[in-house]
Amino acid sequence: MSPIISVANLSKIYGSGFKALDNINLEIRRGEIFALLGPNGAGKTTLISIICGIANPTHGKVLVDGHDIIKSYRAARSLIGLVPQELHTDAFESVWATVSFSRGLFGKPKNPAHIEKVLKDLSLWDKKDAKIVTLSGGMKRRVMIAKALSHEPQILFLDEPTAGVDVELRKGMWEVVRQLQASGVTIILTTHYIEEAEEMADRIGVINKGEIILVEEKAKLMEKLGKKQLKLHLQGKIDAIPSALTPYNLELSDEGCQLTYNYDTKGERTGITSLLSDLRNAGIRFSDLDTTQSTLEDIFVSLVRAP
Ligand SMILES: Nc1ncnc2c1ncn2[C@@H]1O[C@H](COP(=O)(O)OP(=O)(O)OP(=O)(O)O)[C@@H](O)[C@H]1O
Repeated sequence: MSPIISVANLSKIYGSGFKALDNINLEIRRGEIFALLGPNGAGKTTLISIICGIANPTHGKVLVDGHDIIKSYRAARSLIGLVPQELHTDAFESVWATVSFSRGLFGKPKNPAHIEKVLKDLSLWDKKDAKIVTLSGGMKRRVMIAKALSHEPQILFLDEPTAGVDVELRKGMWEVVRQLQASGVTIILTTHYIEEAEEMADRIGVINKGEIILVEEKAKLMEKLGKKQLKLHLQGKIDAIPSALTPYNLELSDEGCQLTYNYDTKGERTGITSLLSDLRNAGIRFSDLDTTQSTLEDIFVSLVRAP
């Protein structure tokens, strides 16, 4: 199936001369939830703004369902709903009026049945006549999503959808996003919460200093997460790993006094018990041992810290 968004050789140099995006290549699959992770200033908002036609690219090409975002701006933009980071909407309008108005901005004919469905899906129906100012923060966020969905887009961008939102509300938002995906909407979200990416995303992309440094299926990343390391500090130095221990793929430190064993926590057997007994049989004694587990956070931090 062709990608719903295709970004090719995209760069952005701001007027100040600052290069915010450097030759980005990225394809978003139809129907997926894609989480874009990156530290502050990495270029996430710049990338989203270009795809949504709010900022112009310096080089490169973006197609939204085959429509060039420059040459066929209106066609491309009409396929996209954007929920920006900041909540800004007319405080004294009713929920119904503000969501209906958003649809009008895309030149779409009135469709009260669609607006009703969106408000019901987002559990806002009983608030349709309430003024925005009277709503809680979580409801306001849902109104922003309703606005973004008012013109029936196929793609929804959520920029930090749960920033500053409490755990319960965050879970509620995740549920909303899942339902949207089930209804066929492709979702791209940015987040600082690694847990959110782990929970929601089908694929994860990491952007740093304007470059995409990793795009991976979440399941594959979780496999990496499942890896643990056992470090054995040996009583004495050894020159080489005895052949009886070859099946464990151990790593011997340069000084010869530490062995590292990588194992899979998701596997039925970790192999630690047999390793320890085989070590004893080989006459290798250790004075201490510890285990470490790499988390997505570790992977993320090490990726973005790399020179
Ligand atoms: N209009 C602009 N002119 C010059 N530089 C800009 C402009 N907008 C953004 N930048 C710079 O481009 C870089 C990327 O900014 P961007 O807002 O895309 O990052 P981000 O990944 O969304 O960050 P955050 O997580 O903080 O929202 C930053 O260094 C920022 O200072």
